[in-house]
Amino acid sequence: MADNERVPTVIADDAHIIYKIVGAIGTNQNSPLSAFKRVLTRTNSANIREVHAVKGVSFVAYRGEAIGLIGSNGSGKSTLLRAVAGLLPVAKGAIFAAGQPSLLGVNAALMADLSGERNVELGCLAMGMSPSEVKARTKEIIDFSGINERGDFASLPMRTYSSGMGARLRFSIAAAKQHDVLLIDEALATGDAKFRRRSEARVRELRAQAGTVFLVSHSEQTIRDTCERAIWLESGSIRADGPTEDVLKEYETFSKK
Ligand SMILES: Nc1ncnc2c1ncn2[C@@H]1O[C@H](COP(=O)(O)OP(=O)(O)OP(=O)(O)O)[C@@H](O)[C@H]1O
Repeated sequence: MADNERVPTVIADDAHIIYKIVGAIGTNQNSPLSAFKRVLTRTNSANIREVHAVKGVSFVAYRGEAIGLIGSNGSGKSTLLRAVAGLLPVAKGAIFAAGQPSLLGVNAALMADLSGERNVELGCLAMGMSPSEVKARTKEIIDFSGINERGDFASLPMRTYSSGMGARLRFSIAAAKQHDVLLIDEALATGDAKFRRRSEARVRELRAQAGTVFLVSHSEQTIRDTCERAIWLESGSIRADGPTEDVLKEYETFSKK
C-alpha cells in the first residue's frame, strides 16, 4: 500500500509522560503545620518526586498494523500503552488516537464476586454491545476463553479462578469486539500454549479487520508471530522502530551486552 493511502490511527508527537509520586521523606514534611505553610507560600511539597517514564516518543501507527513494544524492565512500555489509551496524561507533546483505544484488561474491568458469565455480559455491555448482541455472543466468548474446559467455571464467582483463567476471560471479552486500536499488555503470555495460539490467531483476525494492535511482551516469539513492526523502548526513549526482525536483532545485541 502506498504511504499516502495508509490511514494513521495513533500519532505520538514528542510525548513525555511523568509520574508524580507523593512519598514520605521526612516526618515533619507531613505535619499539618508544614502542609499549611506550603498552602500559604504556594510551594510544592518536597515529598513529591517525579519519574520521567517516557521521554519524547514520536511514531505514527497505521490501520492494519500490529506493533510489538519491546524493551528492558522499566523502559516505559506499559506507561506508553496507558497513555495511548488515555489513562495517563501527557506532560509535554501529544498523543492522538482514532476512536477510543481499548487497553485489554482495563476496559473490561472484571468483578471478583460475580460469575464469569455475568462478567462477560457486563464487559460486553460496557464495550457498547446491545443486550441482544451480548446474549448471542456470551457462549462464544466463554468457549473462546476455555474457562469451562475443566467443568462449569463460568457460573462460579471470578475469585475462584486462577490468574491465568481471569486473564484469558479478560482477553476473550476485549477481543470479542472490533476495536479501532487494541492495546494488549502481556496478556497473551498468561495463557497456556493452546490459548496462546488461539489468541494469536484472534489478533491476526482483528488486524485483518483493519484495526491497529499494540502488543507489549517480553516473549520475542510472541512478537515475531504476531507483529510485523516493532518499537524498542529503552529508558523511556525509542531506540529502534521498524520491521520486527531488524528491531529484535538490534535488541538482542543490546541485551547480550
Ligand atoms: N504508577 C507508577 N508510579 C510511579 N512510577 C511508575 C508507575 N508505574 C511505572 N512507574 C515507573 O515508570 C517507569 C516505566 O515503567 P513501565 O511499567 O512503563 O515499564 P515497562 O517497560 O512496562 O516495564 P516491565 O517490562 O517491567 O513491565 C519505571 O521507572 C517505573 O518505575
